[in-house]
Amino acid sequence: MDTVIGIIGGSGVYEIDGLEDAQWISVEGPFGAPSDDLLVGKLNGVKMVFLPRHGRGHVQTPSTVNYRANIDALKRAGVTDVISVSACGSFREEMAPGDFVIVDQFIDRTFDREKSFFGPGCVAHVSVAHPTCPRLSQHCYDAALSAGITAHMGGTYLAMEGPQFSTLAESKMYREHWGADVIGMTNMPEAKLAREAELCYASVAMITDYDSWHPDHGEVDVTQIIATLMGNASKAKSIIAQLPERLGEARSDCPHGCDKALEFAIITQPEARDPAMVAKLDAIAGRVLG
Ligand SMILES: CSC[C@H]1O[C@H](OP(=O)(O)O)[C@H](O)[C@@H]1O
Ligand SMILES: Nc1ncnc2[nH]cnc12
Repeated sequence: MDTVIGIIGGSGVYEIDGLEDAQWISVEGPFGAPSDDLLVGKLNGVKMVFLPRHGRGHVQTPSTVNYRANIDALKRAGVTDVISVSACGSFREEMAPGDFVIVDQFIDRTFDREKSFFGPGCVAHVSVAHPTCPRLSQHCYDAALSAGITAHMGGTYLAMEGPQFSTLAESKMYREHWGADVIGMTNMPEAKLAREAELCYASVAMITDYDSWHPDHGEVDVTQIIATLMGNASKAKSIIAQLPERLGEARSDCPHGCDKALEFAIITQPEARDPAMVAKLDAIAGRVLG
């Protein structure tokens, strides 16, 4: 199987440079419209597919991003490995603005989003105990180090609903009692949906601020975030540029089983499945639904 790298660009990352034969294509699916068209092309012989999470011009809020349509579109485009690039706040002194965190755990506090492709007529329960792919995450970490970026391997990302930033009480609770390392508004349910779609998923979180807990730093504001993002976006692009070579053109099965996540997940008996629901899952679960 060929590697197809999917990049979901977060705040500040609305395009990627240097793709050969680059073109924006529209991908339609049964879950509604994705945030934007997909930018497809090749980099060092490997197919790349880029999607700006909030759309070009940043038009979707964290709650209105159609995460299901985005993941479905990437799957339809043949993507095998998804790298999510996001801005985030930090709860740790040593994880400073400008640093990157290769996230490996999430606390999902979002409540106003569709969280599964499955539903009545076809019920599935995948494991998200380990929601990111260790192989893909390691490639991202190695790429970050070789680009001279200060990167932290592993960290817990608290996904909040937003769009407002946290209160001081929430910020302190997430940091002191819940053990979260960083905070953002978008990686959930994105990571859960990528797992349902049997895609390897890695989260590259770019720290832009100390949220509101830090006594020496004021409240978060978007101007400060954008200023830090301007530096971070070019760092993120230097990680992306290395991925084709690191992942290689020919893809071996994921040693952690991300690409087999649905193997034992569907509980609805074949005779009880709703044909309309099964049809809707053609891209996501066609491998196991036949
Ligand atoms: C621009 S500040 C808040 C905004 O930035 C992050 O977006 P993304 O995760 O797509 O980079 C954060 O989650 C909020 O949506
Ligand atoms: N402090 C913060 N909280 C939530 N999302 C963010 N994105 C960037 N900084 C953030």
